[in-house]
Amino acid sequence: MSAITVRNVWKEYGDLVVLERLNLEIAPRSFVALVGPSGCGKTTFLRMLLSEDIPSRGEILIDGEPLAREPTAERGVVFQRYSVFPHLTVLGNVLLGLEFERGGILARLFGAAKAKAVAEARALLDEVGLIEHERKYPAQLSGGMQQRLALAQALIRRPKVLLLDEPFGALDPGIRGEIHALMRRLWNECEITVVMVTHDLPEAFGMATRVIALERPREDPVDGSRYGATIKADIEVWPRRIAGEASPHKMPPISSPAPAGTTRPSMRGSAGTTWRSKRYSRSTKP
Ligand SMILES: Nc1ncnc2c1ncn2[C@@H]1O[C@H](COP(=O)(O)OP(=O)(O)OP(=O)(O)O)[C@@H](O)[C@H]1O
Repeated sequence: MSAITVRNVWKEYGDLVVLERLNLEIAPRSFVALVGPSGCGKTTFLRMLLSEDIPSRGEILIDGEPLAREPTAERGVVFQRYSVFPHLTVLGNVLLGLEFERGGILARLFGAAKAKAVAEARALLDEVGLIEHERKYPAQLSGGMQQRLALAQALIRRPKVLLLDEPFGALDPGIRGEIHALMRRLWNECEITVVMVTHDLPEAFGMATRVIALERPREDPVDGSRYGATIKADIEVWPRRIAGEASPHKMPPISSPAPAGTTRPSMRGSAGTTWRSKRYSRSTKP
């Protein structure tokens, strides 16, 4: 759970101004959806939040502290595709996150540490409905299952901030409905602040606490790269959604339900789950 402060951030690549004058306060446990036309800098903004890129001007703080220069465990990320490693099994993909966290990039876990990590990873796989597929490789999973795996891989390191770059954009509508429900549940149960880029307005308004639209406020007819995008609209979704509290209204599914006759694995963990830490335990069952 974390507050994000963005102060007068600009991003330029050579002569191209992508973003300008971004000022933003994101409260802990918010779920912010970032929308805007293609090329307006949504992914660039996310990459700066991840420290994969740095602002040309201005600063970004998490809990009042400047961002670390490198991506760190406190910030998890899921992309539209290719977030998981194809040569590792489902369990291996989730375990990798823990190995990175506990032993550094070349580390392997052994003995009791390994057994503990496996138990933790399996509990999380149970949470996201993939425990029966733990030995499979990503290529053997559907798109929705791969994105559930990507979420598990991001969450195993217990990030404070979860960054999502069109994570559900490539999924069929029925599958999207399911993963939206999972994502809502994870946001409610884990103490995370979420920033999600999406092109899909119903998804933005159906999931987020706040929708922020980026757009270029001015266009130079001669030089299209002269002005960057900035915050054009900042909308608090109403009725208010508060993480960890029962929603005042039952949200309808954002996408259409699964076609009749199809079955999907349950999203709820079936076994007694040990994955949630104390920090993650303030949960409200939906
Ligand atoms: N490393 C880079 N070097 C130069 N230009 C870049 C770089 N990264 C992004 N850009 C440019 O920055 C602009 C914004 O790109 P970005 O991917 O952030 O947009 P976006 O809003 O996420 O687009 P989309 O919705 O299509 O994914 C684009 O014009 C892109 O070409």
